[in-house]
Amino acid sequence: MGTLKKVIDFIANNSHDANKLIDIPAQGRIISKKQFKKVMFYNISDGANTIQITDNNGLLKHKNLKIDEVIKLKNYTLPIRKDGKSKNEVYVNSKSSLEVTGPIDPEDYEFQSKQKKTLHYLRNFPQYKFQTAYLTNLLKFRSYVEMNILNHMVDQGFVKVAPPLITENDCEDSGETFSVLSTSKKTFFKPTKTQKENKEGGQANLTVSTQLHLEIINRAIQKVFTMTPCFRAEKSDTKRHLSEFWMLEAELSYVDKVEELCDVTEKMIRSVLTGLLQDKNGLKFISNYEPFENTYDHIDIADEKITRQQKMLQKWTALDEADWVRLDYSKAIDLIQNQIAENDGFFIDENITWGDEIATEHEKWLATDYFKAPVFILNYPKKCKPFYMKKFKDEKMRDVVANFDLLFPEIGEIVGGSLREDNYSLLIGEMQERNMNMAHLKWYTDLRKNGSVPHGGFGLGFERLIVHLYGLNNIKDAIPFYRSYNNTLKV
Ligand SMILES: NC(=O)C[C@H](N)C(=O)O
Repeated sequence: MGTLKKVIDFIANNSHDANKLIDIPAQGRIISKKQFKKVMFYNISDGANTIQITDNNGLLKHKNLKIDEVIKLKNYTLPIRKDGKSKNEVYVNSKSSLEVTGPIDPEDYEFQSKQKKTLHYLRNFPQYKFQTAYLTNLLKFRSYVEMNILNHMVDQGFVKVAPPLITENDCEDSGETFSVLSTSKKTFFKPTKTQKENKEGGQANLTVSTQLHLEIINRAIQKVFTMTPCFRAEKSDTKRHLSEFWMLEAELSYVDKVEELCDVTEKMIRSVLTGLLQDKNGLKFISNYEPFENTYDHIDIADEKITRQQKMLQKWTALDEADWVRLDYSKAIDLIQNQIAENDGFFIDENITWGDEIATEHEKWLATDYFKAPVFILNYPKKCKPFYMKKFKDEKMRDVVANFDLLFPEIGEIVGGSLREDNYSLLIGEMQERNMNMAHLKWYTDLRKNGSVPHGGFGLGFERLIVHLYGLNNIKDAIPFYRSYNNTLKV
């Protein structure tokens, strides 16, 4: 497994004799080559380690080795260093054998021909795109953040559980589900009693949120969470939407204030920032080379006084040092309305009144420009939010819910959460008002009928967090293989 580690260990642990042929095979992908008049350098990587192959005598020239080919070199020598320090470098000599174990067909392989690969270009080559350091670093960064956040939740006493991805419900009741059929096109699951009565098959969906199932388990385990893919058939091809995304969802019982959920959420995201700032391990995955979205987006990095690592460090520090704001929905509407009154033409959408959704441009303005910090917006009007949120009357006797949306600078909403309606008749009343299919969710309303527990939870859109922390421009890059509306499934 991984030949280059063996070569590197050998270099580090052995005294070097310039003539000794080393027969430990060095196999890896050519990630760069440099040609000078008399000498050629090839850097090869096995995905974990990199070594340099130096050819002082033009011995490999006739092989016409190409970037991205996989080669295996044997019987090389090691350079003698006067300073006694070893470098991960091997020398080719006349007795070396070189095999191209993974050749490239130049007729078929467009990928390496481009010098400057834009992100847009890379997305068109999902089968090869991880051969760029930027995208592999991004994958490692994502993995680092994921592990930190999962560990934090476990440290806080949450139990990670595995809710189903195939489900009958549409948690958000927005009709944006993907349905699951067997390839024979027949429904696969046996219809439930109500499905039979309604002459329906055993329809199933891919989950839009695992929340409702977490609520079952949460009656028995006080703090539960999960992180799973969720699927939404929302017709939005934007820089912040995916049809398949990962969501970290948590549910806590015996909670009766939405602020407690905000506390848990804030602590969770802050723990990631603390990790990033303290151990600096995440920083090593920030590439200083940053490909652009499109060539016409080109910003000359040389003009910028700071490196990308410094830039990200500043961003994380600012987030960490900021006081995260908590603001009532009504106050947020007042602020947006004031901004509209004072700056004609500032927003595209200039009509917003109490009761409306807060548009993404308004969310971004609040967090990025007005507060310059993450903002929790609390207590939205009932009609903006799903059926399961706990209702109450505000001071003007309007119907609101005990919920929050956490808005982050630049991206807008990244977390949504609420207390859940735990009163049976209020929940039923709400579902009736919305003309929901009650029979399908009997199991859910049963939880309120028999031994109801006050509880609440939240869901974090993981890719949105990555977009923000890595400084990405488009959520399509925050997941290895994106699925989004109106895009082809290339791989
Ligand atoms: N678990 C959650 O609270 C997330 C919520 N169901 C949503 O999809 O926004």
